[in-house]
Amino acid sequence: MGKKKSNRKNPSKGERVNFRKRYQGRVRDGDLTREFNQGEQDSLADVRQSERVSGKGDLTRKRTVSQLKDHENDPSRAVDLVAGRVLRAHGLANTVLTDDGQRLECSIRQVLKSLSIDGRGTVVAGDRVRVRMETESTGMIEHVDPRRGVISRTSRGQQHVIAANVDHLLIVASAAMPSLKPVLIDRFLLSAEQCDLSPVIIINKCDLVDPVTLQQLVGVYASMGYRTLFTSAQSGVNIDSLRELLAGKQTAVAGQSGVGKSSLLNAVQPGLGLAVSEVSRDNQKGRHTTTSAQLIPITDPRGGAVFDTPGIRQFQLWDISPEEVSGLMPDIRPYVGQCRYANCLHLAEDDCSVKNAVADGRIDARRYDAYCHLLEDDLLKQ
Ligand SMILES: Nc1nc2c(ncn2[C@@H]2O[C@H](COP(=O)(O)OP(=O)(O)OP(=O)(O)O)[C@@H](O)[C@H]2O)c(=O)[nH]1
Ligand SMILES: [Zn+2]
Repeated sequence: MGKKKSNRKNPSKGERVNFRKRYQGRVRDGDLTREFNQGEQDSLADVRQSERVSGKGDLTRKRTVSQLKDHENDPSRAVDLVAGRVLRAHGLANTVLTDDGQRLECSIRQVLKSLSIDGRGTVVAGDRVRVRMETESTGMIEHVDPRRGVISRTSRGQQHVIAANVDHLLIVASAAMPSLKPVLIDRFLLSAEQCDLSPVIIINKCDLVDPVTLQQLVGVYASMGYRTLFTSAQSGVNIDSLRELLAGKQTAVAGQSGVGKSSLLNAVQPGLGLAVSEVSRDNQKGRHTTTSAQLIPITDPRGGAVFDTPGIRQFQLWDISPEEVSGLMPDIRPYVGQCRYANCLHLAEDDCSVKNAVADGRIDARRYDAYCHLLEDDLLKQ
């Protein structure tokens, strides 16, 4: 559409360099990963994260690997460690649910703590760990398994992991009351893409509208490969499908207040959503600063658990640069390499293949509009 005259500033040289560094960092990171064996890699995850920011790579890595080796060779290491997952990580008091269903209050072995340069994120909710039992209800976390599907946020240049081993992100919207806001869905989708999480879009309160009115919107998301599910916590529509989605998975739930996240979780399992909203109320003050999540197990023979933290519910676009956005939108991404200017932001530039694709309908006009608003109203204004 390009209806607006862009008021964007060209990104400064410093911004462009930072952006490039970020991507080079990822490639470099991948190469380094291959130098370590699997056991070392996982514990190094936090270190690598901090390196990216601090640039203190080599020295730290040597020290860390030698610490790890000492740790592996330590004769006092128990052979029979118990496997489990972290429900809540909170400094010295970490709750671990063992695979055979026992809840343990655990401390963290010192060598693991020192792996984390700034003392944070050694263990987070969702981590798979191995624990040395100390009493019937307490233990010591000896080992953290490699993580996949991580939700993290950056503050003051430091990246903090909030939740680990997130299998997918449920983006909950409501068809009405509050009214459907596709722009919010788009933003949550960007967050999911940024964290490399697979999203599922849930449109709840479908009892309040005729679902036919939503077909066009859902079609656009489906064409990008996103799964969408209409639900009603009130009338029970698709609650079985939701139960299937949660079974055996670690799920993060995001969505605007009032769309029915707690009601849906309660419909799947009475009490589940209630626990979620109590946590949310406790943390009202820290809505944007809370970095610790908790994982609430669901009672299903196949296992499964739901993450809760206000930070995930209101999953923000953390630390995203204007240049990054189009690459995170699967419908816009295919066109970005064909613009006349390499640093094209697809707003007011000439010969922009994204705008051409919008003009002839290959990109949905509403999605492009959401892109323009995000850049012009938020990211380029700061
Ligand atoms: N008609 C209808 N109402 C629903 C449905 N699901 C939830 N509601 C109502 O919507 C309101 C908000 O539901 P909640 O489950 O508290 O919403 P939430 O997303 O958890 O909200 P926060 O805790 O503020 O994040 C409640 O009054 C529910 O009864 C639904 O499927 N249909
Ligand atoms: Zn362009």
